[in-house]
Amino acid sequence: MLEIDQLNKTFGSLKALDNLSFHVNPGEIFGFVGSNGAGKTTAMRIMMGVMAADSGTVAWNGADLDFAARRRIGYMPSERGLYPRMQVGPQLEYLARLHGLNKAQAHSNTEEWTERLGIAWRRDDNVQKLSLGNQQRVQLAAALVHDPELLILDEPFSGLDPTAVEVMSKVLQEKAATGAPVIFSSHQLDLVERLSDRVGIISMGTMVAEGTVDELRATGTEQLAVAAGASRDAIQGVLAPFGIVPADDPLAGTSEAPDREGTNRFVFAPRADVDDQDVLRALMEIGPVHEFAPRRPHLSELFNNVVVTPEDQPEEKPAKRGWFSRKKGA
Ligand SMILES: Nc1ncnc2c1ncn2[C@@H]1O[C@H](COP(=O)(O)OP(=O)(O)OP(=O)(O)O)[C@@H](O)[C@H]1O
Repeated sequence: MLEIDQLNKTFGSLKALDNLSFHVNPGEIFGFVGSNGAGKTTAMRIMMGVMAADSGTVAWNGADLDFAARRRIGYMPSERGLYPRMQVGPQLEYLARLHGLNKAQAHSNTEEWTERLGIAWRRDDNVQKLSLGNQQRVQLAAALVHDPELLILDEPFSGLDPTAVEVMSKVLQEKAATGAPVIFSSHQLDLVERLSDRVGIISMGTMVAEGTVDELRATGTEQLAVAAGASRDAIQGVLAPFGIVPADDPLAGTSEAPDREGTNRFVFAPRADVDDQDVLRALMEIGPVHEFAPRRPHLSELFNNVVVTPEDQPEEKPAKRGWFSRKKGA
């Protein structure tokens, strides 16, 4: 297991990591998400030992990640790290040998991964002659060529075409199936949702949500209601005695939740001390209710609810989500 415990890192007055803790189990794909500047790259660099933490530990199978252990990691840095003027094939063989493989293994692994990643035909070309997407494939090959037992990939999907995304996804799944912990960062939340066994959402250097996609979606489950005929003021008036504050449905107007003329579509957080059926009955007293059901949010909705960016932190923080920010009829 990879264990990150209480990592702190400060750059001048900026606290990039603030007691960051999480773990990645063997054979697990861990999706690491957060806004720009949240601290993902800093955390991954510290895990890989290319940057030192101010405090905190990174352990793998119970032991500190030392130099020898780091040779068994496949790392894809965000800034990428290939030699532009070196040929793809020789470069991969060289990197494999740096990680301790013998010549024959380095050669056959290079052949295997360049075939797998669709870049075998570019083996004799200098890296700089390749398109950015193909350089990205070489970068992934560089992270895999020494048969690593742990993968740390910083935005491995950025800039890839859909075919390469599929190949990359498959490679990550296969690697995890061998028992390797796999951690990758990405801003493509649909991909993270599809691929990850567990997800960690980092905000301002701290892990603010962590769990399987199902667990995270369950904790964020909201009640969705579509009421017809009643005005928004009337709905608000009916819900207030329950201590419920309605919010705009974030999916309203999309193909998942098309707006219907004369209806009010809203969501609210269920309360443990309130019976949903009482709420439904109260709403039905002021007009017909077309829909009333729990809805599990997508990862992107959860993400928007939990992340905080420096711009979001004025002296007075705005309410999490208000209702009727959009103007609608009735
Ligand atoms: N070497 C450095 N010197 C000063 N500040 C840094 C340095 N590296 C990172 N930072 C700052 O630390 C914070 C975290 O940056 P980091 O690159 O880890 O974020 P990230 O989550 O990877 O963002 P992105 O999604 O944009 O790649 C940012 O505010 C960044 O400006």
